[in-house]
Amino acid sequence: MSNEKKQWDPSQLRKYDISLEQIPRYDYCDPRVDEIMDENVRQKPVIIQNSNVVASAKKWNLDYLEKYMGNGDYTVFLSRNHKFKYYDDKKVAKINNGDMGKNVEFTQPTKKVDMKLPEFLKRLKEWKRGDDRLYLQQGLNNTVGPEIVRDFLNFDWDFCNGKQTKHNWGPLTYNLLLIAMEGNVTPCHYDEQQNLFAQIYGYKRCILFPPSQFECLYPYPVYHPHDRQSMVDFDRPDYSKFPKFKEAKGYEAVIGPGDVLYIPIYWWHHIESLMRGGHTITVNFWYKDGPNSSISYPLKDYQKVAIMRNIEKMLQDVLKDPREVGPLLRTMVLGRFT
Ligand SMILES: O=C(O)C(=O)C[C@H](CCCc1ccccc1)C(=O)O
Ligand SMILES: [Zn+2]
Repeated sequence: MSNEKKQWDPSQLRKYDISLEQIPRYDYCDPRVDEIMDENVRQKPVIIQNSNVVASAKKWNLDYLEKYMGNGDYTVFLSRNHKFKYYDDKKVAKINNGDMGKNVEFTQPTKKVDMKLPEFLKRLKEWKRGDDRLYLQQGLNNTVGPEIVRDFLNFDWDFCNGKQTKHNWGPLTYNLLLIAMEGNVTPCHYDEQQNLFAQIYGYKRCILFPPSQFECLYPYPVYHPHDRQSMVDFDRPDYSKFPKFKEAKGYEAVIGPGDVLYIPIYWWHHIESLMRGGHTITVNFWYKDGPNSSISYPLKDYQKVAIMRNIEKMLQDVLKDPREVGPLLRTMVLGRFT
């Protein structure tokens, strides 16, 4: 792409020691989009260009949102650094009321607060080095003003419903509105939902890994509040604790306004708003996975992840103390299944 049209510069990307391949980009009407998304064939990520999925939100700049988002409270995360590592409140509660025994502590890496939009935008504008970073992550619901509801209803739902039907997804569960500061990072994790990730304003760099790389990304134990997140700190990987991270092979893309990134269910993803790129606005579309028509063999990699999760949950429930799960699994496996 010639330079004058380039909207971002590689210096705005954080440096990681990971081997990365580009995620393909196709026009929304290109048949290769559905070929790539097709679960029975490949179910790989793809960037869908020039769709009108969120065209009605092109006008969502901060002034417009301040004017029309209504007076509701929005969920905003505060972080002392650039990372916004998700944690499950319910699992924090279980630890705090001793369900896992006394020797498990958890310190929350970010603070979750309710904030009116004008305050969020004010703090965004007045932010200076040393201040907490902010990240607004709010499900789009009926607390938003009528103009925003209208824009939401004017999303290209035929396109989204078409993908849902064609690829046998389950119901739409959530549309998350994401307003990030430049440089914010959502560390590597996977979700148990299909995801159409629609970029509205600003540029985000996305690094994805297939579910088959479970061994390279070392997810937290299922009982942990950081369940589904990678334990590897991409900024400073501890190769003695996580040696296989060296072998991770990822896919990356920088997406901008009008791009929709398909993040297949169980695919790992790390998302960053480009440094020095201003704030970013995204709306995602999370869909449950479809009913498994029939289990077909060989099992898909993501199905094996689901099986491992179920085994961990069962062992955790019956053993209670998380320190016993590892040793029991080791006893069961070492020397017996070579
Ligand atoms: O759309 C996705 O799946 C993303 O990960 C987008 C990510 C923010 C999501 C935060 C989050 C992670 C896990 C559970 C609930 C909320 C970003 O864009 O920074
Ligand atoms: Zn996610």
